[in-house]
Amino acid sequence: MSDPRLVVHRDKELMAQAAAARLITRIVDAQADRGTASVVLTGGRNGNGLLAALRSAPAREAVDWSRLDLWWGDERFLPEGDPDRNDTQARAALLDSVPLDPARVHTMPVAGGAHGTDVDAAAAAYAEELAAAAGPEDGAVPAFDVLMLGVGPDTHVASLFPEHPAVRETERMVVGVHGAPKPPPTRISLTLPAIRCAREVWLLAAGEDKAQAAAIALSGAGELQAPAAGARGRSRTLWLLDAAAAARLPRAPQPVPSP
Ligand SMILES: O=C1O[C@H](COP(=O)(O)O)[C@@H](O)[C@H](O)[C@H]1O
Repeated sequence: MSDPRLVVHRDKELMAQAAAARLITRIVDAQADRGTASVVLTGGRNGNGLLAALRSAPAREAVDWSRLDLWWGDERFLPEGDPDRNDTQARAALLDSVPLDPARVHTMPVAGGAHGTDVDAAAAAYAEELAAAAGPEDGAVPAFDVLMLGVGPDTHVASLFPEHPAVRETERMVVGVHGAPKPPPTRISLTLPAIRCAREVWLLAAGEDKAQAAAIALSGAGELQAPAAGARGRSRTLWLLDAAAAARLPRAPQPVPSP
């Protein structure tokens, strides 16, 4: 498991653009190495900001979108097309603008779909889909090339909230979340063991309201109290911050200078 490394950008716009450029490079490299790439998307403001920046980046043409698998780290368990679903927002920000293979866009189940309102059955079905995609050398989920996570002001990542049962999960890869403190209360989430199967985990935190969460998670807090602290990648754990979110870090790193 890798230790966190920090990159601080001047503001959230630059952070989104730089993270989008980084993601393009990572996908292109993975496709050159293995033929395909796999990325786990996050919901939230910073994740959607990155996707929108990617949509505007001319270098997006370098990606072979048909050889990219997309997964989600969490989802709000709402009907298909609901504007609060993470996949609805991701489609608007980027996915509807690029030539993806629909069979490789692995959205999490919808409420009122095959599993009705049973979020636990829906979570189990997503775990099965992940297991089916895992290679012989992977564990119960694929070794994602990049798994992105927005960091909530309370240090939650995916739908793993501080002290909540889902953050304590050590066996299952995907769980139904009941009674989340942030609406909607019913969600589906990858667990920390699933997140830790990723080659690279990128945590996105921009804005003043993320400063305390970043400081807590990066100051030795436990993962039960601060789930972001437990999100680590096998080869790399990268915190991508803007200066506002980095302002309360013990020794605030300097922003990357503009050219
Ligand atoms: O509800 C959620 O919140 C987090 C963080 O969102 P943000 O808007 O505070 O950046 C997000 O990462 C997660 O995917 C989402 O379901």
